[in-house]
Amino acid sequence: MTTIGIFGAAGRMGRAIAQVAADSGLGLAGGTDRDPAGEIAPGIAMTADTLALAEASEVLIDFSVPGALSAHLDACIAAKKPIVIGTTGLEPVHHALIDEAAVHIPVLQTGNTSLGVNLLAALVEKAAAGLGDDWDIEIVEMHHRHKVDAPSGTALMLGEAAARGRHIPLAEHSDRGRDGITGARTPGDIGFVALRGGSVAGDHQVIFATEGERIEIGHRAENRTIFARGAVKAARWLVGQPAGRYDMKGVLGL
Ligand SMILES: NC(=O)C1=CN([C@@H]2O[C@H](COP(=O)(O)OP(=O)(O)OC[C@H]3O[C@@H](n4cnc5c(N)ncnc54)[C@H](OP(=O)(O)O)[C@@H]3O)[C@@H](O)[C@H]2O)C=CC1
Ligand SMILES: O=C(O)C1=N[C@H](C(=O)O)C[C@H](O)C1
Repeated sequence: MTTIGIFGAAGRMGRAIAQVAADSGLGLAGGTDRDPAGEIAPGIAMTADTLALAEASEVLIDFSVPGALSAHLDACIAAKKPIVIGTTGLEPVHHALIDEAAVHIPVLQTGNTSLGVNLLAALVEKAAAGLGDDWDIEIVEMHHRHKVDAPSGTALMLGEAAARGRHIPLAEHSDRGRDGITGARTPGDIGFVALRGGSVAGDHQVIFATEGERIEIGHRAENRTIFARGAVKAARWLVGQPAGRYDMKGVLGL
C-alpha cells in the first residue's frame, strides 16, 4: 500500500487528493500547509515539519505555491523520497531547482495531471508540426476566480507542445499580453489569453488560424477530481522509478 504525504494539504487540490487517496485505500502519512492546523483526514494530523512528513511518506505530492518548492525539494532529497509537483506559476529558477533535485530523486512535474489534457498536448504537437508557419496559434484558458497565476500551467504546457511541433523555443515566440496599439500579430508567435471567473475548474482551447479557416481543439475539466486522480496515479507510478525528471507521459502510457 503506497503511503502519500501532501504539501499544501489544506488547499482545494490538497483536500481533493486526500479524498481520492482515502477512497483508493492508500495510506496517508499527513500533510503540511502554510497554517498547519487540524487534520487532512480523520485521525491524520497536519504538521509544520516538512522533513518529518517526507520521512514518514513513501511519496510526496505538492500542490501548494512556487515559493515553497525549494523547501519541499530539500526535504524529499534529505529523506530520499520521490515527489510529484503539480504546483503551477513556476519560473525558470524553479525548473532549475527541479532539474537539480532530479539528479538525486525521482521528480515528476506537470502543469496538468489529467489524461485528457496530456492527450490534447500530443495532438497539439502533431497539429503544429503538420500545419505550415502561416497557421497562427492562440491558446485560450479559463479558470475560477481564485486562481493566482496566468497563463495557466496547462496553457504553457500546450504552448510548449506547439513549439516542439514547430521546432522553435517557446520563450522566444510567445505573446502573453496584448493591450492598446499592439501592431499586427508577429508571425510565428504563440499567443496566450487568460480568462478568470466563477468556479471554472479549467478550460483550455488551442486555435490554429490561417487565411479562410480555423481549427479549434480543447479540453474542459468538470471538476478537480480528475486532477487528484491523476496526481495519485502519478505518485504510485513514481515509487520505484530511478532518480530523474518525469512528466505524465510514462504514467499515462502516451
Ligand atoms: N497540475 C495540475 O494538474 C493542477 C495544478 N494545480 C495547481 O496546484 C496549485 C494549488 O492549487 P489549489 O489547491 O487550487 O490552490 P489553493 O490556494 O487552494 O491551495 C494551495 C495551498 O498551499 C498552501 N500553502 C501556501 N504556502 C505554503 C507553504 N509554504 N507550505 C505548504 N503549503 C503552503 C496554501 O495556504 P494559504 O491559502 O493559507 O496560503 C493553500 O492551502 C496551484 O498552483 C494550481 O495552479 C491545480 C489543479 C490541477
Ligand atoms: O489552478 C487551477 O485550478 C488549475 N491549475 C492548473 C493550471 O494552471 O493549468 C491545472 C488546472 O487547469 C487547474
